[in-house]
Amino acid sequence: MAPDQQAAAPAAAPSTGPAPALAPALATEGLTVRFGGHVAVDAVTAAFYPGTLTVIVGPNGAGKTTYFNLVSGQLAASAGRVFVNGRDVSRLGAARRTRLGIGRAFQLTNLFPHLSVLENVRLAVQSRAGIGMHMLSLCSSHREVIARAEHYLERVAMAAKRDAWVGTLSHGDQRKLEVAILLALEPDILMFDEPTAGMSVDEVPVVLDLIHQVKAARNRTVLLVEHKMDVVRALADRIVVLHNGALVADGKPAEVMRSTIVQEAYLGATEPA
Ligand SMILES: Nc1ncnc2c1ncn2[C@@H]1O[C@H](COP(=O)(O)OP(=O)(O)OP(=O)(O)O)[C@@H](O)[C@H]1O
Repeated sequence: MAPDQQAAAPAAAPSTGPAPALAPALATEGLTVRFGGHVAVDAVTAAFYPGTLTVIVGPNGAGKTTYFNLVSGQLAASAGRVFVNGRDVSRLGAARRTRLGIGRAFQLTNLFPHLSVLENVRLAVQSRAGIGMHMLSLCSSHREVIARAEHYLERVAMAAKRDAWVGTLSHGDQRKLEVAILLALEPDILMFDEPTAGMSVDEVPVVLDLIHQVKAARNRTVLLVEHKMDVVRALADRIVVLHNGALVADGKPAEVMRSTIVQEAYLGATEPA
């Protein structure tokens, strides 16, 4: 694994959008990735602050998921830097970034299909508590760990399915479980990539309500990639627009929604008339 890079964040943190007095929990500076000749994320400089939920929007192929991959460390950048709480994590892998506070719901790839719903969340609770698989610790804290896992399942309205095998769950339930696991890891920075995609109409409010609650805990920094404009309007404190990999608008929802570039590049293309 690449050695830690201890360089401090630039004196003036990359700053876009509203500028709260707080230090950014997450910042990217000139973040870029090229696939052959195609620049999928193009020199994105942005800072994200505790207590703010930022929705990243943009047309299909704009680079939203790729930007998330660069931030969480799933993908190596061609250029640019990523900072978590002022620390340069650009050369750290995804696991190290997770330990430093970046939490991401991973399109179901983090689930263990042959374990029960409860077991999946229990592993996340144990991981957060640093309990690992040591048998003595496991026994002594078993009840507490289970209680916490049950708490997170209740938050996503899945307590009744605690004993179901994950592989047998509906897509919507798997995505809710993913959110429960993310919450159980208690990250400072939460990244959701279209969390309600593929969910049935009655499942969507559970997840949106949960994101509302996370946002209400003012110390969390939340990034959300979302296509549905009603969701964007309901949740966003700030909107960042990516287009052809570049950041083209950033600000308060009302301002960004009104901007010509958003009307032309995004809303006009995706909103029903
Ligand atoms: N591993 C890869 N190799 C080559 N090209 C890639 C790779 N990953 C992404 N791309 C390209 O980068 C661009 C951005 O893709 P990305 O999935 O980030 O867009 P997006 O904004 O998340 O789109 P959507 O809203 O459809 O999910 C696209 O042109 C995509 O084809």
